[in-house]
Amino acid sequence: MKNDGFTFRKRMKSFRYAFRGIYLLVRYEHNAWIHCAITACVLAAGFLAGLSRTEWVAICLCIGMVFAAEALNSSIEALADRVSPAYDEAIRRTKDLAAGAVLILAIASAAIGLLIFIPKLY
Ligand SMILES: Nc1ncnc2c1ncn2[C@@H]1O[C@H](COP(=O)(O)OP(=O)(O)OP(=O)(O)O)[C@@H](O)[C@H]1O
Repeated sequence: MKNDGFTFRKRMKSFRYAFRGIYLLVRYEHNAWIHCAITACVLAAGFLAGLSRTEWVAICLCIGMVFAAEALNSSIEALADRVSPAYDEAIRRTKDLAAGAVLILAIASAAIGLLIFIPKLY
């Protein structure tokens, strides 16, 4: 896109587009529904367990990173479907790598969640 100067109005518009991206993610992406359900459970458990400020920072980072990765994965999938609806080995690799990125963050987040919550059970 051409760079034709900074205006507050244009910045507001790009915020609107970004919020639309979040809406699309939460409205249409089934994996994001699972993330939402897990997020709700983690937030409820966090309030019940009385997490410390640092623990909340870790939880917020995990939630944010997983949602952001899912949004990027969904955008890559959408672009890939547009570029090549037919079977294509490069598309397969691209989609699998993007999905792998989400999984890596989900596993790391689950590990962090366990490290935070398991000691609270005792
Ligand atoms: N055009 C294609 N060419 C080759 N392989 C593909 C293609 N489209 C999808 N795949 C393979 O199928 C898998 C699932 O792709 P799909 O687009 O259905 O994502 P998905 O599993 O539905 O993801 P999500 O659940 O996030 O929507 C990909 O990870 C890839 O391995």
